[in-house]
Amino acid sequence: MASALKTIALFGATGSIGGSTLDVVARHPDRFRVGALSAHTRVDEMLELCARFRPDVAVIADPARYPALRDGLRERGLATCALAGADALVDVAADPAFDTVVAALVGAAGVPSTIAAARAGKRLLLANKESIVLAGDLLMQAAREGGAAILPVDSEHNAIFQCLPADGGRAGVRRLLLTASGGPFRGRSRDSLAGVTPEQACAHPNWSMGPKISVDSATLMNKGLEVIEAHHLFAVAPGAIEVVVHPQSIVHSLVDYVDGSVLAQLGNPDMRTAIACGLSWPERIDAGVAPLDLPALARFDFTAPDHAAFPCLRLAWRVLDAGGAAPAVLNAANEVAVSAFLQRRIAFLDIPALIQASLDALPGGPAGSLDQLLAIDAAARRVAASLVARMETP
Ligand SMILES: NC(=O)C1=CN([C@@H]2O[C@H](COP(=O)(O)OP(=O)(O)OC[C@H]3O[C@@H](n4cnc5c(N)ncnc54)[C@H](OP(=O)(O)O)[C@@H]3O)[C@@H](O)[C@H]2O)C=CC1
Ligand SMILES: CC(=O)[C@@H](O)[C@H](O)COP(=O)(O)O
Ligand SMILES: [Mn+2]
Repeated sequence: MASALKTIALFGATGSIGGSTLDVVARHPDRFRVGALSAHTRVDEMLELCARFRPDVAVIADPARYPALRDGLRERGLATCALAGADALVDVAADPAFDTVVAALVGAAGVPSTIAAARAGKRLLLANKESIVLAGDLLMQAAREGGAAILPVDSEHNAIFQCLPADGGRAGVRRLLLTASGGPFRGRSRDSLAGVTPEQACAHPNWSMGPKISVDSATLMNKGLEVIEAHHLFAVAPGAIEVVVHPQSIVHSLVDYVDGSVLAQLGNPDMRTAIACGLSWPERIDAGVAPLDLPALARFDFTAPDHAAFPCLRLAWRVLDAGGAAPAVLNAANEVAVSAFLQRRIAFLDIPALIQASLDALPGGPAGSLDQLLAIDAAARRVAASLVARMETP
């Protein structure tokens, strides 16, 4: 017998994780109902999703696009209520009408709604890794106090979640091993990366993802963000988290135990597995993902990361050692740098240089409240923007 119907608020519905979530949800109408959807700019796609899933609420984060959403819903004869702006995301995240929140929007814009969902005690499927990098301690505290269950959607963290002791403790855990594909530039020297284009950086070998995380994978900053994410999610010391390059992206991550046992979660590189796990845990549901064909895969490779070519990865431990708001500075500088690279204003190798220069200029400071963190986020964006202006070629 299926569990009680879950009503889902999905933030970032027009994105890559949003699409995969709706694919899983649509397979199980007896288990899930779409209660709310959000997008930032893509009103036409949002209207199509509203026509298909009939949510109670649709939020467009960019307030300038509210009239187009409201009028489009009306023209289609849909009863969905249109809302706009960042505050509406927070209201929906906290609304008891929605028991499950999928945080699948990109960037620090996800912080307030993610924390609101945690405070409100929701089942919180966390894809938006920037929010836990920026405000990890506050987010975990909000989840504890609010009674929320955070289900990691990031594939590595979902794998570790599945491999850790079932009682929620850490008895016998020696290390977490995060796998990294190495991205589209795996094996390349640092110098050979000087002229790579956004198109090349976004051409991930195994995963189909949005542009920001694709560039993060290419610089290995994605893995650095994931080290910080793992530290907060699983309460494991930074020194007990390691990264290993695994180009096939089949072993999604591993947990090393003191007796020498290493538990891994494997699967095809398809985010519907992690999303289905997060939606239904501790039950298992069909995600539409093909069974793993091990003989066809033939081999798995593992190598150490190349820190000289990809210096972003080491910055994760640097900011965790620094503590306080240093991870927020790292995240903000990275968001500004990736956006400038995608706009062809700076070169690929400027991304790590810009992040390091931002960290040198703004070491961090206290991270006691969300207001403090958001102020540091804003200050770091100003520093990074001025560095972009200095670096960009006319
Ligand atoms: N894609 C993947 O496989 C994985 C993604 N993640 C993480 O999940 C998150 C989403 O990634 P992905 O789906 O690839 O990203 P996409 O770029 O594909 O989608 C981003 C979504 O966020 C919305 N959005 C963008 N900016 C804002 C904003 N300022 N306020 C509100 N909403 C906004 C977009 O709206 P619109 O399109 O309307 O502009 C879109 O719906 C990221 O944090 C990423 O790191 C983690 C693991 C794997
Ligand atoms: C699917 C997912 O979780 C991504 O974060 C993925 O891990 C990116 O691949 P990289 O290992 O190349 O960063
Ligand atoms: Mn990942």
